[in-house]
Amino acid sequence: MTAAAVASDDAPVLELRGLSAGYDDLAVVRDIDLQVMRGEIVALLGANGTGKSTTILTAAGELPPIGGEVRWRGAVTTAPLHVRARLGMSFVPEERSVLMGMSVRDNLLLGPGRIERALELFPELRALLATRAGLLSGGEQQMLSLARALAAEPVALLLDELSLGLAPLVVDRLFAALRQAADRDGVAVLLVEQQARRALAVADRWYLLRRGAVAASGNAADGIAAVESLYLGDATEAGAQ
Ligand SMILES: Nc1ncnc2c1ncn2[C@@H]1O[C@H](COP(=O)(O)OP(=O)(O)OP(=O)(O)O)[C@@H](O)[C@H]1O
Repeated sequence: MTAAAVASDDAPVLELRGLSAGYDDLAVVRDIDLQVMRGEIVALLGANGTGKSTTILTAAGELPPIGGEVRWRGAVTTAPLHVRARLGMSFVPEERSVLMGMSVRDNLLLGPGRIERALELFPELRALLATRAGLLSGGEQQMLSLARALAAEPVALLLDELSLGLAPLVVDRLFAALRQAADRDGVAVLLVEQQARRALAVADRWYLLRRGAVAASGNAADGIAAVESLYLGDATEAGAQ
């Protein structure tokens, strides 16, 4: 039976159960329980090196779990990312994923979704269609990545540090598109972010990782202050400002 055949609308779209993950059998995250429901934006927060990328890479099928389970729409999956992508999972990795030598138009044409859908979501890209992606600003490149991912009309969208190095106004624009995708199209969004305050402005719920484990979780509304004090504690431990 395929994962799609047992998909259930009541189940979380994406769930991690007791997940341990890492590199060469050495776990850097342990016993992670996390759920993302349809139409929900969930932020995975934490200081540098706490295991956020490792967790999302494993959720996306880029790394195999060392222990525990990744569940997709109610069924355990061990499929690699390209198979998960066919079932509706889109992953935007931390490193810029656009093809720098190709035009914006060709980047969009190579994506799994319709180019017109991408341009509806981000009309700003229309004037840049003939421009080589490598010549775009960082914000425009991330807009292109997100446009390509959302044009595929995914069931779930996983994003690793979408906001890294971008100006606040650009981040607001990208996050507004995420909110719209969740609210209007029911996309389940898992967002890895270092900027807790910014992420909590768009997220419905959050999980905070500390030293490879979930230290706390909650609704975005019930505790920006709590998250920030936990988070800043971690950042101080890690030597950040
Ligand atoms: N390819 C790898 N091989 C071995 N260890 C790795 C690899 N990638 C990351 N690690 C280690 O795993 C731990 C968690 O790293 P990870 O990148 O998941 O954290 P993070 O919370 O995403 O950090 P950041 O916010 O800095 O990106 C770190 O100790 C890191 O050095």
